[in-house]
Amino acid sequence: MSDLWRRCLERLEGELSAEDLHTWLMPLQARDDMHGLQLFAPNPYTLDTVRERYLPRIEAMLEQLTGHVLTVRLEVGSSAPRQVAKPPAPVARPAQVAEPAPPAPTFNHNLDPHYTFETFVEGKSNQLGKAAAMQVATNPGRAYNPLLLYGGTGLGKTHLMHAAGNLMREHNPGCKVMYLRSEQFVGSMIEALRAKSMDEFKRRFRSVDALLIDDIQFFAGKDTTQEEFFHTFNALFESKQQIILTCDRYPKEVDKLEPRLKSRLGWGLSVAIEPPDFETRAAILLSKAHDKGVNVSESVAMLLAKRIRSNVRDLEGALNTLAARANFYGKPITTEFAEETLRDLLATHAQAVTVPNIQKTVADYYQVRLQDLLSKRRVRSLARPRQMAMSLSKELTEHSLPEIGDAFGGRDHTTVLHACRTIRKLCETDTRMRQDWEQLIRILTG
Ligand SMILES: Nc1ncnc2c1ncn2[C@@H]1O[C@H](COP(=O)(O)OP(=O)(O)OP(=O)(O)O)[C@@H](O)[C@H]1O
Repeated sequence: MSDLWRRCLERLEGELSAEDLHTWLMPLQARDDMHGLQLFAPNPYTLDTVRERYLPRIEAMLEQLTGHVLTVRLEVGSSAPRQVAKPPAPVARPAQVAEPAPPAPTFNHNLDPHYTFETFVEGKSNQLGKAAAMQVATNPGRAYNPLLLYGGTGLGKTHLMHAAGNLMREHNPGCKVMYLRSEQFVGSMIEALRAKSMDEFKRRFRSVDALLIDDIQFFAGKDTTQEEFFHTFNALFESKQQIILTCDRYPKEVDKLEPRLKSRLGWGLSVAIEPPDFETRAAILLSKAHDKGVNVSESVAMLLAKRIRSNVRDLEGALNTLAARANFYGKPITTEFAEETLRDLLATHAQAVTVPNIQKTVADYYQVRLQDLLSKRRVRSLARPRQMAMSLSKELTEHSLPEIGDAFGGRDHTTVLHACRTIRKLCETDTRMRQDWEQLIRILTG
């Protein structure tokens, strides 16, 4: 076992439960080299879980142990050195042939090869983001600079960012693409300040062809980092090097982000990534299941897509749990098996959104009084919000049309049906209405 990994595990022992440690971290094999630490998971489920739940903690611990920001690469496999074919017997070389140049030091892109455009499922919620990322990848530094992808957690921003980086490298293998999370940028800068090596830090970040920084909301309130990033941004922008950023909300809404930085971020293209609709969620699930070699029927995918609306990461987590349990018990993944295995998880998602919660959220959103929303008054300023609330209740809860009608002051089920149809139609033709719908779904599903 790598000595560094052993020390990291010893430290983590004090923080994690024995069960978590033995289930997820002990089965990993490790190899460290000059580029960082490589961890090998025995299967894709372990890999996904480690990446989602433990990776940031592992990275922080490694930084504590070594005093450097280390790249942790995760893959399925084993740390045993690969069998290398025996080299052929040396052939006598004519004296005048020059020795081959020593290999250039490898550049650490930090890109996840699994996140590509091929593995990204397109739907209405993300098609603009995907198209923009593809444009940037095929025409770096010129199409949109910077490209900023923003939206809630687990909706595919990081995936698209890596996909753009991977495609840039596919078109131009020599292209230096550097991906890092904003915490890593901050960590590197603190380390450079400590080691008085800021010149090297500046050179490192300004010498890339494309700089990809994830979750820049993390820069908020960190003035020195913002200052440094501002200059890096300017240098890259001026020499037409591509910048791709992600943020968990529209950057202008991030408090404690300097106005001059906010203004720079708006120079290129900012695209919102919205929560996927039902059909896209089901398609993503089927695609993920296929990639992981898990046999999932359409009815199971539809069950999960219907009940888990929060984000794709939660959907994927549910799929991983199902796959692991089915594997363990040697059972096929039927809808009954899925209902039984994920009972608690599905209940949590069902509880999260209730009709009263929707009514209150919609009333607050449109700034009308809750009692007016539930009243019989038909003025337009109340009718639309009421229809919106009814339609959201149908979309986000398991209640029937009559039950929803009852919850809205004893209305008939045909009124609810009419509301759902009206809102659906309006969302197709009226941008404002569609934005309201998406924003409310975001608020309600966290
Ligand atoms: N449209 C999609 N097609 C395929 N996979 C997707 C899609 N959207 C999201 N995913 C998957 O969902 C998981 C979470 O996505 P990702 O990490 O890109 O989210 P994010 O928006 O960057 O979230 P955060 O802001 O929390 O970092 C990833 O495994 C990603 O592959």
